[in-house]
Amino acid sequence: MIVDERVLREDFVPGEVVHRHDEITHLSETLEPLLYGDRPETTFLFGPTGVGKTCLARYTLGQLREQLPEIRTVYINCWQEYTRFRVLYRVLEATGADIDIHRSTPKDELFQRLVRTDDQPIVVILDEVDQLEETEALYDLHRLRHVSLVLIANREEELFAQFDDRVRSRLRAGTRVKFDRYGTDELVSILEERASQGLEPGVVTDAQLRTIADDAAGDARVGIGVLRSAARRATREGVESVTDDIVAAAIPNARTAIRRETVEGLIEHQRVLYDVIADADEIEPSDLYEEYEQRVDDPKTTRTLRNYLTKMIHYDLIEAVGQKRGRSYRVLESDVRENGDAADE
Ligand SMILES: Nc1ncnc2c1ncn2[C@@H]1O[C@H](COP(=O)(O)OP(=O)(O)OP(=O)(O)O)[C@@H](O)[C@H]1O
Repeated sequence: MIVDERVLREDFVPGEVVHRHDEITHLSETLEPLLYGDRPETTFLFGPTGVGKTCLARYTLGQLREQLPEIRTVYINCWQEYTRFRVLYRVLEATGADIDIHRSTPKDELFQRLVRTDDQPIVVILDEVDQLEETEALYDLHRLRHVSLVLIANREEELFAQFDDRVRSRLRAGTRVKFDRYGTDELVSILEERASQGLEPGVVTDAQLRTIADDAAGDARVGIGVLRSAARRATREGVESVTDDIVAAAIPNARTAIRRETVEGLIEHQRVLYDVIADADEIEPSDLYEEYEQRVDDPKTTRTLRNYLTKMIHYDLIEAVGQKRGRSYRVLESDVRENGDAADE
């Protein structure tokens, strides 16, 4: 059934990125000055989850490296690496200048070392940049003439709201590439491509791929997750091809598996917030903050908490119901924290 598991994984960078021709051209043109030894503008990739921002950034930089092998590229996911120290460290690591750096090394020392790595340009992709808590890191990187930035986030307003004036004024001028959700036909062709590379021929029908694409509502991560889940289920059941019943069962299971993975990837304080909401069924912001503060030693600011909540909404973990003063939060699926079959999907 499955001939290449890798192709069905989320972090797989396809050899061809379909339906994003304009966005690829836009990003490649923005990075083009690197070919002539100049510094490109900062590029922002904005759009909802699962629309190919990460995939396209990695793919386009891969293409650039083919033309300019000496260029150094770094991919940093700010959901995991959210401090100034970690971001600077990861860039240093890519240049090989990270020897003898310890947790206690002052951040200014990291910055000074980066200043000395200017023999070759470096392109830094900061994914989920709206999760970066110490945005001075952006100011630092922007000051380095040999560093170019590709910043990925869901929405411009939410991202800029977190910047202080200094960072905001430095980054305001960058180029924006906006991504919309995929249409069903586009998603079908992305899935067809994955199925033809990852599965034996004929194990899934076009009609089934269309059902999956329809359900995924423009989110390629969900679509690919459902395809993977259906193929694994069919393998477990020992059948030769995916049946409609298997697809129907794979749809909710794959969504649960994606949510579970996202919940597992939450950083400590986000996880506490999530748990408070899940424990309460539905909770108003003031009660939520109060309960959160009781559960942690060193609470984050309300502004940071709001940022976490927005991110969890984007990732379909929680929803906000009601407006402004009457607003409250609840989780979208209550049993995500329990272990179940979905973990193997
Ligand atoms: N145009 C495309 N062609 C082929 N594969 C694609 C395309 N767009 C997205 N994908 C695949 O869909 C999955 C989700 O895409 P990706 O992670 O790039 O989305 P994203 O917009 O960065 O989402 P997030 O904001 O959640 O990180 C990946 O496995 C990616 O390879």
